[in-house]
Formats: sequence, C-alpha cells, structure tokens
Amino acid sequence: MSDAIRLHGVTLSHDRHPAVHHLSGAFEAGSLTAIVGPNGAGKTTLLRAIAGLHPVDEGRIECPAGRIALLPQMSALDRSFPISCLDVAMLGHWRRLGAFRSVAPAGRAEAEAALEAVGLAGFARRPVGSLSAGQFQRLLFARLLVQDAPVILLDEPFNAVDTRTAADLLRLVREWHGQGRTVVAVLHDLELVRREFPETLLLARDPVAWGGTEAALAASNRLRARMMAEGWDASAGACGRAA
Ligand SMILES: Nc1ncnc2c1ncn2[C@@H]1O[C@H](COP(=O)(O)OP(=O)(O)OP(=O)(O)O)[C@@H](O)[C@H]1O
Repeated sequence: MSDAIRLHGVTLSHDRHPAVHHLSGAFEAGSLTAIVGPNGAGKTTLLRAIAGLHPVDEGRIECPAGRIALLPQMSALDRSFPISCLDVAMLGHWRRLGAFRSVAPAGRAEAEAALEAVGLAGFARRPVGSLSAGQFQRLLFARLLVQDAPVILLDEPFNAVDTRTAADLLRLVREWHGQGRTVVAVLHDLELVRREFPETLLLARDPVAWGGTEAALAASNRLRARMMAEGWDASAGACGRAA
C-alpha cells in the first residue's frame, strides 16, 4: 500500500461546529509537509482525523491504516501517570504487538536504543513525571522511533523546547524524510517551515494554499488566512456547500 494520505472533500467538526471545511489534496508518499495557520484553524483536528482519532463528517480520508504514528501536542498529555521512560518508549511497540503481548528482549533493546538516540541514555527507569518539557518531548520522539511507522504526524513538535532540543529533534525529522517516510508537522514558526519543509498546507478552516512552501506562504495567502480567521463565527453551524 502507498504511504500517501489523500483527502477527498473532507469536513470535520466539533459539536456540529465545523473545524475543517471541504479539504481536498494529498500528502504524497515520502513528502515532508508543514501545516500552518492561525489558532483555531483546524490543524490539530485534521491530524487527529488522519490518525483515525476524530470522525470525518463529510468526504473521505485515504491513508495507510495502522501505519501512522501521531505525536500529540505536549500540552494535551497527562504526565502524572506513574510510568517509566522505558515503558513509554516501549508503548511504541503496541500497535504491532497488541495490548496483551509482552515485549520481547529485542523490543526492549530497541526502546533502549531509541532513548539513547534522543539523548536520554540513562533515563530508562526515570518516572515520566520527573522530566522537563524538553526531555519529555525527546521521550515522545523515542516512542515514535520505536513505532517505526512509514507515516508520521507531528503536532507542534518543537513547542516549549529549547533550541538545542529543537535542533536534535529536527535532525530526526530530517532523517525520517531521508528514509522516505511521509512526514506532516503542524508548526507556527514560518522561518523554520521555509527553511526545512518543502511543502506547506496553509489552513484557515478552509484550505488557503497547498503546495510548494514559498508559494503557499506568499504574503497574499497569509493575509487571506488572517482575514478568514478574523471573520470566524465560533457558533456557526455546518455550511450546506457540497464538497
Ligand atoms: N474538544 C473540542 N470540543 C469543542 N471544540 C473544539 C475541541 N477541540 C477543538 N475545538 C474547536 O475546533 C476548532 C479547531 O481547533 P484545532 O485545535 O483543530 O485548531 P488548531 O489550528 O490546531 O489551533 P491551535 O493553533 O490553537 O493549536 C477551534 O475553534 C476549537 O475551539
């Protein structure tokens, strides 16, 4: 199966209020794409829908089922759960093993290697609650390494981390792209997007632009996105426009 993600007239909503409207296009296999847009533009909702965690109201998402790894926004995660760093990294095996099969020694070694790869060697037994924000984000990247998925979705992966951590994590993103994985990241730093991401989807609930980053981020598109965001009515219902 191809590792592309294809969207056909996709509309997504929360409590019947649309968050993403009539979105069509593709994240091609092996592409590296940024999703950018104002707050509330539907970026997180879109990633969650692609990962199968949010229902699709209208239209259709074609993607390689069971082959997608999602890094959620750090702020959405509860870190008070009493679990060690090694256990979190090993959670990356669950999709392949199922919840009730134990991880073989090789799987444990993979998780330990992933911790080392993200700069957390020696952290295996540390409870996650004791990690700094940057260390926790490194740990979530270790879990992604263990998941070894051909499609990787990242929701604001460099938020609340220092420049060194961001640089280390960005190196992993580049490696995934170099390995031919399909990588999609929600980002707010447009300079970073211009420097590192060849493709961009500019979203303001409706798609504003999708394609090569330089053209997608043209001033006219950014202005349009901002004006669309200013015009949002938080209580608007679903529109009747056909997909
Ligand atoms: N659980 C929820 N219940 C109700 N409405 C929600 C929920 N999650 C998101 N929304 C609404 O859906 C819209 C899109 O939210 P979403 O989080 O997808 O936007 P975003 O582009 O990721 O925003 P940000 O850049 O602020 O993270 C917003 O109006 C938001 O208030």
